[in-house]
Amino acid sequence: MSRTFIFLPTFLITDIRESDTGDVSFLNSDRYELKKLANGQFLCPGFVDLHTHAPQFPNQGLGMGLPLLDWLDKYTFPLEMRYKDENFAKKVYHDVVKSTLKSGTTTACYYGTIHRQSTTHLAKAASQLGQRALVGKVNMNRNSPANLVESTDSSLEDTESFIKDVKAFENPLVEPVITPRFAIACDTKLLRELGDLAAKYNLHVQTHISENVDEIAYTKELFPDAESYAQVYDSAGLLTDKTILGHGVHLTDDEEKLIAKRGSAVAHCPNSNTWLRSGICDVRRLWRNGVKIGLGTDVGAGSVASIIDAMRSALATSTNKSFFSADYQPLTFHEVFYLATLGGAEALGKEKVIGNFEVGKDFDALVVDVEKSQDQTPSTFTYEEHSVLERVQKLIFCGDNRNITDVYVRGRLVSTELII
Ligand SMILES: O=c1[nH]c(=O)c2nc[nH]c2[nH]1
Ligand SMILES: [Zn+2]
Repeated sequence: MSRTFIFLPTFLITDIRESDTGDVSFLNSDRYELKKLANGQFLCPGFVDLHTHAPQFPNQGLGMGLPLLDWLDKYTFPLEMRYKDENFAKKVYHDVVKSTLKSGTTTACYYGTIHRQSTTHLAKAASQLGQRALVGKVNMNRNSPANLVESTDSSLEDTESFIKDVKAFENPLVEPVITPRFAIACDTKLLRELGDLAAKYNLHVQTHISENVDEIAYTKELFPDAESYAQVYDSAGLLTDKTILGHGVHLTDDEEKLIAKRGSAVAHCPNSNTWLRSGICDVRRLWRNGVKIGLGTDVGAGSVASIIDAMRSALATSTNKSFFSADYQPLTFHEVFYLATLGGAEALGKEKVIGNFEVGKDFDALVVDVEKSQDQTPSTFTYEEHSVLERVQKLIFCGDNRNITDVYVRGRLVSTELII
């Protein structure tokens, strides 16, 4: 029989036991397991990482400071070629999923590589370790190194086989996602056929948009007839209410309005935008234009796989932006917490299932501990008088993985075996 967890803060248990009417005998039945939250612990909705590259984890922290297109050539493509080797992929992907779960990511949108079988290992790792995941086999049929260029036909055939492979797991938590790398690496025919595949299987789409000024200029050269970068994807049927666009740093107002009209979302990746010197994404303008937004770590352009870091980076970059635009209001800690949880859920159209603890949603949750201990693990310094809201601030501004004690996805404790 599966057991239901009941979480109670210690003070509440004492209150119930001591009250005349408080009957807690039901807690002794086999159906329930009582978990006492220790002083300093609180329950937090699981984090949603809207954009990360599983194959790039071995490169975390390398090549920072290079602009996007040079970084791809020098660091990213040589590493991604190695995923032709399924054994290498299997090993890395298992560690990646463990590491993102340990970081509190209960839902992850992963890019794989062009390699179908290796990317299936990524989906399998998420499925086995219990993570909610969207996993994409990347499509690239031009403007990339020879070992990473597919023919249009094989790219499409492999994508359709990959979709079937992942669906065969029959795990509702793990979905295939259509993943053209970006417009530079895919020609019009491939983009259109991928738009058709997304419609045929009713799948999410993920890709990159307007991250870097040279990327945008090159895209314009490749698609001279398109009105804009966003228009390239829209003409291919790739802007839908299930599309997640990575970055969107340099979008125009018209593009943002088009994206909002289609119901697509932007994955804001502030750590990556800083280290590749791509620019500062104006989150408030995206909101004003009606675009849904969540956070992405974008490893390996992003150096840290944690959404706690993404929240902090979003706060830091928007604060920096305000130094140069007098009327710009930096994001607040409440807003980045929303982006990390319910915002991500809304971007994926999963707000009825995850994102907070409203009755009826799945229990995707973290036990967070910000109490200081003798060996300084967890990593914050907290006293009893700190309120829950103050503890949330401590998590966002000073916390890291060490503050996450337990991770639950759909009510299953998935963090017990996460010794990395
Ligand atoms: O941050 C990024 N990482 C990538 O791997 C990539 N590919 C295209 N554009 C990209 N941007
Ligand atoms: Zn990316």
